[in-house]
Amino acid sequence: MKLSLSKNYTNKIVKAVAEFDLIQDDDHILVGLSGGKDSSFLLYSLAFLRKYLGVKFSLSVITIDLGFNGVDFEPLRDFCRELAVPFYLERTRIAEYILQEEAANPCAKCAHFRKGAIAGFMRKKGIKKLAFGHHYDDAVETFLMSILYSGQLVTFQPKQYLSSNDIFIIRPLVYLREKDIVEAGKLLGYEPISSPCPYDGKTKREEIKQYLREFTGQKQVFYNLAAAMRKGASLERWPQSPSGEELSRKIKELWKP
Ligand SMILES: Nc1ncnc2c1ncn2[C@@H]1O[C@H](COP(=O)(O)OP(=O)(O)OP(=O)(O)O)[C@@H](O)[C@H]1O
Repeated sequence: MKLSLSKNYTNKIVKAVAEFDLIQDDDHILVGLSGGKDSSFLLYSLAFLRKYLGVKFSLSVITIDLGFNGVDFEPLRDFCRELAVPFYLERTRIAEYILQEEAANPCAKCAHFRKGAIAGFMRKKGIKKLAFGHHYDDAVETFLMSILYSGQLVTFQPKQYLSSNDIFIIRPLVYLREKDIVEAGKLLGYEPISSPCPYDGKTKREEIKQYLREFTGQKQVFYNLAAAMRKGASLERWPQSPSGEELSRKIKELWKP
């Protein structure tokens, strides 16, 4: 397969790799491939960059079969073969568990078990670096979701160390907008798998995505939100909440009816 990627894409990926120190010489990077558009593009772009980056790294792919019926993984195997990247498929019963339990927060639980399955595979193989296909819109959506639903100013990091598993997660696509990845889909030469999950498209993330889409009709709003994710943006925040005890002591001192 002849790979090509325009400057618009490589500039943003290389910027993320450089700024967040994502790849070092002799890294072996395991790409988490769901078969969706984001991780498929991630794999394609890393396979392309392999030839041109000033650091040497190797690649392999892990796909976690969540256990939904009727998913054909052969196109993924073929895609990896075309890119000359080893492909591993791990079968799990995560879907059965999630659907049976009608678990609260099914997406978070699924992501947790999926990550666990990948970490187990990495331990077996002695691999220390895992790449995920999260992009700029994912980061801003996560930031907004954490403000709205958990009152915290957090989002995922472009490079994250998981001490419990002694692995790094890297997200080389963090500077790419989702629409750019959709646009690049035609390079892949195969139709990304659509998600078999019944929760797909019905999540809080999807609501936020819709909301952001309407709200960020003014392009700058998206980038302002993204700027607010930076540490330096938090200088003018209110002080931390005092403990209940401290606050009632202060109120008692102050209020003497
Ligand atoms: N079944 C899986 N097996 C391996 N890796 C996965 C799997 N599902 C997701 N991932 C990895 O985790 C990342 C985030 O997962 P999420 O479910 O949010 O996917 P997404 O943003 O819809 O991406 P995609 O379009 O690749 O499915 C993906 O980009 C991919 O790298």
